[in-house]
Amino acid sequence: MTKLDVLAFKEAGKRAQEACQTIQATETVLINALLNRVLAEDIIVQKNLPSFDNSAMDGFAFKYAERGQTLKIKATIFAGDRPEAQLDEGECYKIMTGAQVPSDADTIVPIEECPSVTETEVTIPEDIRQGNAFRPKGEEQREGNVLFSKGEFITPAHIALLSAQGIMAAQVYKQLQIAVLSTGDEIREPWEQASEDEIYNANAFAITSLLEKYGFAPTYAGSIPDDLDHTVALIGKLKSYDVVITTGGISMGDADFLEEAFIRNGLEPLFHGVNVKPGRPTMMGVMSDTFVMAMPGNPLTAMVNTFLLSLPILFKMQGSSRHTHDFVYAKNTKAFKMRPGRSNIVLGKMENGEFHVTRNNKYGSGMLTPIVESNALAIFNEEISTVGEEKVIKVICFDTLPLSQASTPIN
Ligand SMILES: Nc1nc2c(c(=O)[nH]1)N[C@H]1C(S)=C(S)[C@@H](COP(=O)(O)OP(=O)(O)OC[C@H]3O[C@@H](n4cnc5c(N)ncnc54)[C@H](O)[C@@H]3O)O[C@H]1N2
Ligand code: MOO
Repeated sequence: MTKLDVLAFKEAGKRAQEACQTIQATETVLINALLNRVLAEDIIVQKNLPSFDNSAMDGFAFKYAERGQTLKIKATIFAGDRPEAQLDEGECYKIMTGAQVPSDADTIVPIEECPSVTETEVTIPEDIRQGNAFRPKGEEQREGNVLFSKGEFITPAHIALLSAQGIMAAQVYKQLQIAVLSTGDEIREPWEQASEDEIYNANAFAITSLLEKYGFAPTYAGSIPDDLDHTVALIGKLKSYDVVITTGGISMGDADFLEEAFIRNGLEPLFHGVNVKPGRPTMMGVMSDTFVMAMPGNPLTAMVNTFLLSLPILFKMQGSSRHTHDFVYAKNTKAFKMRPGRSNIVLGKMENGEFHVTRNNKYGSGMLTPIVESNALAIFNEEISTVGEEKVIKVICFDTLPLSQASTPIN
């Protein structure tokens, strides 16, 4: 067994991003299932937003030139009415929020700002801005404009705008076919009975649920026993998948023959070994049309690196034009240390805009509890060994989408 030929963390991400292929297949999906999908077409504005001049307030619509006067209330306009222009000099409309403003009024005063109001008359204040509370047709979106571009990830806000346009369905990229596998004779499924000598499979469910959170639809394809021939045969059956993600069996142990099994199936490795803690044994490569991500078996490592390294690649493959992790700047609350000479991923909790390092950065890669105690991480370059109190650092929050175009989240 030879020593891993490690690649710098930044270079590993870059190499994988360059080698992966974006899915080409598309499908039309109804609006109720569009959340977290990626648009495969531009969406053009069909209907001006708003589509008619309307009032932002309950109040009175009048000609700006007549401000400061007492005006007769000519008509009352409700949302849904289709009013004609009918004002003579000295007249105004009583108007409700969202109701159409006729073409002979240009300013609206909210009812509570009028010095006097009766059933028939209203006094308009002198100090009002022209166009106050007036929402002109098309102020938000104009017919023919590009509303959303191909490659946009659909969030609830996108769904709101599509609905506001009367758009029922959109063309999106088909979901990547992702197979998730675990390895190891010691692994038992959570529905099985594990003895003291066995461990329950955490990685498969950690990874599938993590991916599902971001809109992917992975398939758990089972656990591979520590047997080369068996593994070669099983991997051979997964070539119809766009992505295969495995955990474990990738380091230097006698039972770590996953690389060999992939290579016998035609894998061209992009790298095996990343100069990062945790995540050193990570391997990625291309096997015909399948992108392979072989993550280390230690549960904390597998989960953190699937989030940090794999997610941006998957977003790119899924057609998302924004696929890099975004970061926030945060003040570190307590000094901590790390071993230099490799990139270090440090877990922490973001609270009130400050970074609180998890367990003084002292925890094992075989644990899971530190992830539950954290909601963010920070990555540090090889030369950094200490991070002082009060130091402002770049932090990636777990719950944000990798939707930046080109950020560099590494400190
Ligand atoms: N001589 C060396 N030994 C190790 C190195 C190294 O560079 N040289 N790297 C260490 C690092 S770092 C890691 S991380 C681990 C990763 O090794 P593998 O990817 O080969 O993983 P395994 O040995 O199969 O498992 C490691 C650990 O994780 C547990 N595990 C595996 N799968 C699951 C699962 N699905 N659910 C829960 N837990 C799982 C497994 O039982 C082991 O305890 O290697 C170091 N060694
Ligand atoms: O990737 Mo290992 O878990 O670095 O420690």
